[in-house]
Amino acid sequence: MRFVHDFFLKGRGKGYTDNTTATAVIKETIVLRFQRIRVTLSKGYHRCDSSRLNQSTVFRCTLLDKFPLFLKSLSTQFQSSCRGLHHLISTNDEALLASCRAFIPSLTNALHKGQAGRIGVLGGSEEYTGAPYFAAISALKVGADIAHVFCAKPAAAVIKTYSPELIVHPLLDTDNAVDAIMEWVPRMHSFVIGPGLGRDPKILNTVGHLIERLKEADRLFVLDADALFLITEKPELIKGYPKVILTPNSVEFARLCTAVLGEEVKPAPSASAEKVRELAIAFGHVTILHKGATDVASNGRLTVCCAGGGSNRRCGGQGDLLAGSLAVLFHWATGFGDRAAAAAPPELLAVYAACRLTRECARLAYSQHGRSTTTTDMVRLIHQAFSFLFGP
Ligand SMILES: NC(=O)C1=CN([C@@H]2O[C@H](COP(=O)(O)OP(=O)(O)OC[C@H]3O[C@@H](n4cnc5c(N)ncnc54)[C@H](OP(=O)(O)O)[C@@H]3O)[C@@H](O)[C@H]2O)[C@@H](O)CC1
Ligand SMILES: Nc1ncnc2c1ncn2[C@@H]1O[C@H](COP(=O)(O)OP(=O)(O)OP(=O)(O)O)[C@@H](O)[C@H]1O
Repeated sequence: MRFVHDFFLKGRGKGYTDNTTATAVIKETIVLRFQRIRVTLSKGYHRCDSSRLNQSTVFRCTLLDKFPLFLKSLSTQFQSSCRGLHHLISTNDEALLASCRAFIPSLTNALHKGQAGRIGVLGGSEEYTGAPYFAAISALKVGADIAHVFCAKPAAAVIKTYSPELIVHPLLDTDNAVDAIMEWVPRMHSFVIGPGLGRDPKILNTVGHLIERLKEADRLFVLDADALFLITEKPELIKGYPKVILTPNSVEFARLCTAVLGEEVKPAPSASAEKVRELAIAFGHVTILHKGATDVASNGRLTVCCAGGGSNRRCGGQGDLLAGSLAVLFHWATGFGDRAAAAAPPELLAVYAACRLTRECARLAYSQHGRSTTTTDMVRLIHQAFSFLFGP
């Protein structure tokens, strides 16, 4: 099977003062290093529409075949040998979508209950019961078989009344919460931690211990909302862990930048791709998704932008829908499909698929409900959006 990958390479700094020289230098470097890869560099771009990339020259390239090999080779050594050429930004929606479709498991009668995904949501407090519900129900609607919610006691009965599909454990505020929740962990494929968690120090302390234990158990997890508040206090909890994805909104992203980069970053609807990448590197190549008008995700080596669909309605809960969907897609992207042929590593493909899905739900819901759109309307449209993007 042959893939054509369009992507953007960003060159910056000395030696790249004009496009012709820069193009020649980049082309020569890549071709010398990767002789078996055919690279065609087309004309230089000063701007990329989907994100703020205008700080330096961006080149549009087309790479035929062997893209994963190329990606793998983007080591520090390669980057330094290319001097300013160090930032790979993929914007080829078709290649990314094709790779996402490839990891979605087919529904056959060979599967037994649970194999398509057992997802755990850690969140839910007396104040916030909607957020964990949106995350868990979205995981089921995307295609997980089982969703468990581990919440504080006052939230449990409320969440159960929203849906009989959810398995709800009133454990988070108990004294033996860590051990009691860890008993369920071997059965789970991935977790979302944070929606509706609140900021009670005792609960955040429990969640900190759980994160440590989930890492020991080598689990996949997504950190959102109040779990990101915990990470601003204790960034070392997840530094260098490859199986976590952070999904900050612009305010949460700014807080993380202050905590980890020591920089004040003004919250903005569209992130600087460079800043997302910088933060991902500072976390030890952890994957970070900055949600916004354009969703921008990076693991420090590759940055992916998602700008299609969406709506101008900013009702609460859309991030919860995204986080719940992402937990399932993360499990699928790491467990199914042919990784060698994929256009990006599994964590970035999962993020891209979750962003596309959320934005398509928002677009569809807004076209039907306009200003009245709520996250419940979006959840109802997950199937339609999913089928449109990824097939049945
Ligand atoms: N139905 C439910 O149960 C739901 C529960 N939820 C749960 O609520 C909990 C707290 O989450 P949170 O995001 O409201 O709190 P936090 O980060 O302190 O923000 C505080 C202030 O920051 C600002 N601000 C926020 N976002 C911004 C943006 N993108 N761009 C710009 N500004 C932005 C804004 O400031 P303001 O506009 O008021 O000046 C906001 O008031 C958490 O557990 C979450 O999961 C939600 O999931 C929704 C559905
Ligand atoms: N300014 C914007 N313009 C268009 N779409 C946006 C904008 N901001 C966010 N979105 C969309 O909403 C999704 C969720 O982002 P949002 O910033 O609402 O998350 P959140 O604040 O964590 O959500 P929640 O209300 O669940 O806590 C994004 O992935 C994106 O699709």
